[in-house]
Amino acid sequence: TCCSYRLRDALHPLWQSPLSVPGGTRQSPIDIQWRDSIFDPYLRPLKISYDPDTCLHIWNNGYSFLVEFEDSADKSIIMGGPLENQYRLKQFHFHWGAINEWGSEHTIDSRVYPAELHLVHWNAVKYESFEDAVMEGNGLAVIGVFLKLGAYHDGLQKLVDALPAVKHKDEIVEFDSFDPSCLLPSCPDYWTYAGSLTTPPLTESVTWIIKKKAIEVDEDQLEAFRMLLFTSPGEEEKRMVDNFRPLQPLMNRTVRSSFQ
Ligand SMILES: Oc1ccc(S)c(O)c1
Ligand SMILES: [Zn+2]
Repeated sequence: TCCSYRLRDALHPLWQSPLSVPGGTRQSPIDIQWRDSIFDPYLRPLKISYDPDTCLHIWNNGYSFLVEFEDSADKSIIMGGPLENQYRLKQFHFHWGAINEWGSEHTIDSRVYPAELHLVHWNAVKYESFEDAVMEGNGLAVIGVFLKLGAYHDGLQKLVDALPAVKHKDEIVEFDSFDPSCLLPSCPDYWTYAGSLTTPPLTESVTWIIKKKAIEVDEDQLEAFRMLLFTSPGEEEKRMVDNFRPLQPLMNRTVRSSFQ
């Protein structure tokens, strides 16, 4: 509905800084206009290989909840697709809304989803660490997956069951043997474009790979995200909701599709 778009354009409480980085030419998220995306026959299938034993912990960083992975070796990696190198999985996290009418960061022809998953990988061929890679134009590759309201998602439930343990900012809990490929849709189709982190430092270092198909989760699973808090224990409670960044200008960019 129109009000949810106006809301998205307001200076969101989470981003006290300007909505767009001054001088930024490749900011994220963007609205992907399906008809303007260009099929690129040279885009290869994305190759994904995650090792569940690299899963370390879940923690609430005050923006979202992150599941972090051990990334000292090429155990959980992606390659192919638009990528020239192999990228290592560092963490995944989500962005979501207070209600099901909004929550995703990217939109497809202005369609908003209730939530969006980001699987964050760094270019371990060219750089020594995630911290180095996050400053480089080809440093990161993030797979974006839309969540839509529908059937219960069996793979997500292990994550949902752990959330009460990280209700407050800076809480962390061990989380082992989780394979995030269970959160990916089976359809291989994706869009890809050059963009940025959507949380500070907003660096323009991300090759975005946005999956065309959403995964389905049920209402209780989305509500579990909304019981998290931005705040630390003892502080006045602020529910962790609407942790998405408003849409950014496409500027001089083309979105390519892996499908016709
Ligand atoms: O490392 C990252 C942090 C946050 C976000 S939104 C990313 O896409 C990558
Ligand atoms: Zn993100």
